[in-house]
Amino acid sequence: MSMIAAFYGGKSILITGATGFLGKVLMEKLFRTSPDLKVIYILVRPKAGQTLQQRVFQILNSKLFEKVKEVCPNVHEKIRAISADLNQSDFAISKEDMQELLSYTNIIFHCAATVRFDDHLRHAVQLNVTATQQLLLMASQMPKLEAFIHISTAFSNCNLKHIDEVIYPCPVEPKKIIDSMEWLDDAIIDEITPKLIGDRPNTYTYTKALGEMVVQQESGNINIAIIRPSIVGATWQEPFPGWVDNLNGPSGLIIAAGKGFLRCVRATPMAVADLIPADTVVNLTLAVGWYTAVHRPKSVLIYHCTSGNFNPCNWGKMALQVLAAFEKIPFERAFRRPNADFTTNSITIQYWNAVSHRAPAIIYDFYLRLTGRKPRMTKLMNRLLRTVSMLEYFINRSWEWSTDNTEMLMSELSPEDQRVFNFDVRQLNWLEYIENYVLGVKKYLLKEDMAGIPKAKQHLKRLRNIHYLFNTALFLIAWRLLIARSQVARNVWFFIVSFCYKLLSYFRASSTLKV
Ligand SMILES: CCCCCCCCCCCCCCCCCC(=O)SCCNC(=O)CCNC(=O)[C@H](O)C(C)(C)COP(=O)(O)OP(=O)(O)OC[C@H]1O[C@@H](n2cnc3c(N)ncnc32)[C@H](O)[C@@H]1OP(=O)(O)O
Ligand SMILES: NC(=O)C1=CN([C@@H]2O[C@H](COP(=O)(O)OP(=O)(O)OC[C@H]3O[C@@H](n4cnc5c(N)ncnc54)[C@H](OP(=O)(O)O)[C@@H]3O)[C@@H](O)[C@H]2O)C=CC1
Repeated sequence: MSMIAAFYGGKSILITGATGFLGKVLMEKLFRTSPDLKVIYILVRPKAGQTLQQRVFQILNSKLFEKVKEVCPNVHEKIRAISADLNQSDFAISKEDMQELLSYTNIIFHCAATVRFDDHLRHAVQLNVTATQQLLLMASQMPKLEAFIHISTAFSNCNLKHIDEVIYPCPVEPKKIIDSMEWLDDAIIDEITPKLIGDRPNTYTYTKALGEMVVQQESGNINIAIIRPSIVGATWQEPFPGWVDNLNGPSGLIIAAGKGFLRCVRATPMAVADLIPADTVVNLTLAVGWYTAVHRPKSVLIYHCTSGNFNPCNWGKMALQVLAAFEKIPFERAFRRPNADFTTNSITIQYWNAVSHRAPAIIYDFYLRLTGRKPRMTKLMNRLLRTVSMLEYFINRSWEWSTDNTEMLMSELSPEDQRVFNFDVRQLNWLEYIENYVLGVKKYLLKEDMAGIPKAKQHLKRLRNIHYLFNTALFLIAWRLLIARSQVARNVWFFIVSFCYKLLSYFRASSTLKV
């Protein structure tokens, strides 16, 4: 019997960010392994014309929750969606709902965040810092609370090379930042943002670091732990391999490369690609929830959820594996044949951006205009290149994360828990994982039918022939221009032609002699 699964039985659990990528996988696993849990409260905001109920209905009826419905048929009754906006004071939760949350919550998993790298500092602070502070305040009023698990990121201190499982203070206190965001206007915030974030690359990593400081400062008597995942990717094993539902991290780039839009990236092939599957993060999170509630560590423990130190794979190798997967599982209607050149040279990348990205987009838009359609490729390409430039920081560096707490926790688990809540990435086979990832992107993100694979392969063959034809034509035109202008080129051309002619005459003569 799994001790962790039994622990969550009968519990009232509060999850923020349950509609997000990680939140959904977390909820699914909880229902599947502890179907006798009492209730999961989720803080949800109405969005995109959907009511709360419609959002929950959509999640529960997705492929991700198919197995849950078998083990927990009354899952609909066990989810309690509470209307909340983490940007508002008291999260805009009604009095009755707040009372219920305060009275019954046993465990909190705080996953909600803005994960946009370039979010305005005011918004990023509101969600990643102030909301965390407010949630802690709520938690301090919950008499039945046993553990508060905060999801941060392994990159909150990405300005350091070696990162320990400790909280590193930022120069300006989070309270001061929160206060100043209330009265500073946008223009001044824009001006001070680069100074505040310092040598971090974006507002996301900076505000996640501030969020950790808030957790430490406001922990009071609450049992708190922080999880720091690296780059969260598709699921490895559970509930099935390759599940993914948003473009963040590598998923968007896999699409861009598979569709032939992105063919070259400024990346360091030897840098460690610290990907971590979503289900691994969730397993560790649930194990940490159990450990924190049962063992009540005296201080806030931080757990790194990373792969680099256990089972490293570098970006060069990963790109090759992604390309190999495209051979087997091509995406439909590719713009060009997939390719993945990694370079660190600025001139090379500018050249490839011009030749391999912008020029084909301009040519295609010209074709669209000629055929009376609206041009769109150049705009799309510009947005893609902007996105890639934001991710570059993370694909050109390697970090070392110490993992003492994560390893300690692994050794504390019973063999059954190690199996059910497996977060040992040493067992991960990257080749298999990447192939399932690409398959998952095709199925769940692009919603492409597997029956279309032969047609997609044929399309890629056609693109390859066009590519060869185009290159040959280009070469011939360039050569023709060269021999028209240079005596040396003309001499070389004369030499080649006469050599070929002599060779041909020789073979013709020797074949006539044989007869
Ligand atoms: C060549 C071989 C490839 C092999 C694989 C290599 C993989 C390398 C991957 C490196 C990933 C490194 C990530 C590091 C993450 C740190 C971990 C965390 O804690 S943080 C957690 C992780 N957080 C993140 O990853 C957040 C990253 N994303 C952002 O911050 C923002 O999306 C933005 C600032 C980049 C663009 O904002 P903005 O222009 O205002 O507009 P929108 O937001 O509306 O999107 C614009 C368009 O871009 C689309 N798209 C979106 N994302 C991606 C993507 N990743 N990619 C591609 N495309 C993407 C989007 O669909 C849209 O398309 P369309 O509608 O025009 O057709
Ligand atoms: N994905 C990754 O690569 C990594 C993620 N992390 C961390 O993991 C956690 C989860 O990330 P992930 O699932 O990928 O992110 P998502 O963007 O998929 O999910 C974010 C969640 O936060 C919710 N949220 C955002 N703003 C509000 C708001 N104002 N009120 C209520 N809810 C809100 C979203 O709700 P809605 O659906 O309404 O938008 C969504 O449920 C985050 O803390 C992130 O920092 C850490 C490392 C890597």
